[in-house]
Amino acid sequence: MATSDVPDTSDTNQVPAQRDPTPATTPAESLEDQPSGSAPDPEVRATIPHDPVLTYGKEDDDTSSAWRKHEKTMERTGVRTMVKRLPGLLRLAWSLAWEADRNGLIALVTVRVVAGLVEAAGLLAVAGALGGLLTAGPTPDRVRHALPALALILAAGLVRTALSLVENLLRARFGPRIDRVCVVRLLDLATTTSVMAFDDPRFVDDLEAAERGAVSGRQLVDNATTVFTSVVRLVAAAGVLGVLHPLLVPLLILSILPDGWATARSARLAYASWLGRIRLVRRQFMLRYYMIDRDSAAEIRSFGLGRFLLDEYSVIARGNEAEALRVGRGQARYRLVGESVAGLALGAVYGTLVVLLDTGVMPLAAAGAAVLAIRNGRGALSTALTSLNDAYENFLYFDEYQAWILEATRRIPPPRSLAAPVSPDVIRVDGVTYTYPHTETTALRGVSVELRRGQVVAFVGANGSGKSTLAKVLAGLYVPDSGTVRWDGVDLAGVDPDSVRDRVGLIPQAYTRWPMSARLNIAVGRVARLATDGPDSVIAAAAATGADEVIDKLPHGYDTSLARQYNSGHDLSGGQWQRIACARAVYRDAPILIADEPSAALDARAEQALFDLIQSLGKDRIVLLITHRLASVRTADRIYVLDDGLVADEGTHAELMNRPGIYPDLFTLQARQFVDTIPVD
Ligand SMILES: Nc1ncnc2c1ncn2[C@@H]1O[C@H](COP(=O)(O)OP(=O)(O)OP(=O)(O)O)[C@@H](O)[C@H]1O
Repeated sequence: MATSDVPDTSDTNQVPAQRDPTPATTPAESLEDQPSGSAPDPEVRATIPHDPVLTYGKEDDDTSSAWRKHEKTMERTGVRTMVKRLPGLLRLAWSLAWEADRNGLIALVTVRVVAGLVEAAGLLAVAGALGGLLTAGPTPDRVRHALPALALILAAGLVRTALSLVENLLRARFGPRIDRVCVVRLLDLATTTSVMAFDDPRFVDDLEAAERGAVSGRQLVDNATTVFTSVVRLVAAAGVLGVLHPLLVPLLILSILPDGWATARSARLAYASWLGRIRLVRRQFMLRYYMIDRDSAAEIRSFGLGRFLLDEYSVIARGNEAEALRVGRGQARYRLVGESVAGLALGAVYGTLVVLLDTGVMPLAAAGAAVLAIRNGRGALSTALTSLNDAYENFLYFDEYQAWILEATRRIPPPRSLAAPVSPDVIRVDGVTYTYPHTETTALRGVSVELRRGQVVAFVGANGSGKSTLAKVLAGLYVPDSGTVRWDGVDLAGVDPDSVRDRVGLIPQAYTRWPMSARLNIAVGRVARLATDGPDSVIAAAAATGADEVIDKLPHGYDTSLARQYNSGHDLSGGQWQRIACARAVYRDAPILIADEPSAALDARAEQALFDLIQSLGKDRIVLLITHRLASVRTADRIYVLDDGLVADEGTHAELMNRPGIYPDLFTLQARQFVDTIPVD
């Protein structure tokens, strides 16, 4: 499995904890905690020191390097930058929530504003009740006097409880909706943007980050709405204090600033730590993934790799533990300073209250309500600051998502009104060059080939000579850097890309083993046919490629699940899967068939049957066959020999064998392997 298949969990929400620990632990230390019964192999440790370059390879000094991504992001987390980007953050959260569920958003904002007003009313009622209770006179009279205010306090409490229930319900409805909106947008683009984008490692890397960012949208909205609620509560508390005595408002704000400072510093410390160790976190997840992956299980055991991988994992994990401790200590220091200063400030607030009471400026009842308002206000501001920090952090991830969305949108091939010829007679490729993104070597260097309907054309040549690349160019999947691809004289550069793909049936070298039913694994060739032609339409395609023999032996036939990783799923052998991949292309029933190494895993009989099928399909189609089995291309109508991105030779088998070149050399080499071993009577 390619590295890109490893789910990137580096950006998980276990943020933030630790700083890049270029681990101080030695391999020997890291083995201390190994489970008993799996004694470390001393030889492995002796020969493989913990050396990142040796293990993971040299890194380019470039932010696109898979392990280094995000390291520069810290520049974006300065307090000034945070303040500057705040309005954008709130706008983004608002528009996201608006798109996901505008009625829900309106309801949520209303509920939160009403809750703030009710809180303010409750606080004023406290002042009223205390005023009633603290007036002179007999107790029953005072209680009677305070009764309306007490009833209001009770009612405010009940309304706030009801509102918080409604708020929770609204948030439960919001979260999944925002997730859906964000993830669906990402998946839609991931499946429609140009396939060439996936050859660009930066794009793929950014996609991983964007995936993480997609689920931050929900948290971002949640944080932003919590900030909003806290601000409403804070305004309510400040309003009440302002009514009681204007001096109390600035004092309240002063008393919460130290806490705010400590929260911001702590979050920044943790975030910096997380950014610093991101490459190690990525390696850690990669190691974990391969250690539990089904595909690597046999290799890990037969090569005795388990100990090495486990040790590598432990070294990183131990570094992370040390870093978590360092961050924890730093945060405790910030908290200590913040809370000490906040304590002093709070003392000043209460001191002022005492002075106001003492001088008779404020009655005792009002002072009681002020204490309550100060407590509520402090709680609200501290929640607002924490949520603001979380919101900013989620905003950074969401920023990655937004950036990828823009990039993927930019890479969508523009729609065109001109459709490709429905069943072309000739495909002509002229002087095509193609270079993969961010690579030095040109995969195709001025290639010209011609394919005609009713013919089977073969591409042969050494590994890496450009066969698959050329096939993708003539199928319209890759847009050449220069040169033209014409179908019946129509340049594909001006044609609707969907219409081009519609005419091509592809058996790719690396096909997908869909974890779905056997039936669907064939129907994916043209899934819309299932609806028009019915579920049994796959049977003919299966029979044509021998996939029916495989499926007939499965417990539920075509309805057997081929999701081996799940309960009751069945797996197939490599050759059995290949028959299914071939059946897909037959089911597609397209006028152009491209078979790229379609028989690599097939047994001799199945291979012969497949080449016979390809020949027969070639009678009324354009068929391109790419294979290293040269015996199978002898009957091809035309053979192109590719070498290092160029067409080195072309002709029929007989023509090519009659002149010196790569083809006769390769053919003779292969043929000799058989001839020498055939017993001679
Ligand atoms: N996704 C990619 N990104 C970058 N370079 C690539 C990519 N795919 C192929 N190449 C490079 O392009 C060149 C041509 O590759 P291509 O796959 O077309 O060769 P091929 O003739 O089909 O090889 P094989 O017989 O091994 O399948 C090679 O040098 C290869 O390294």
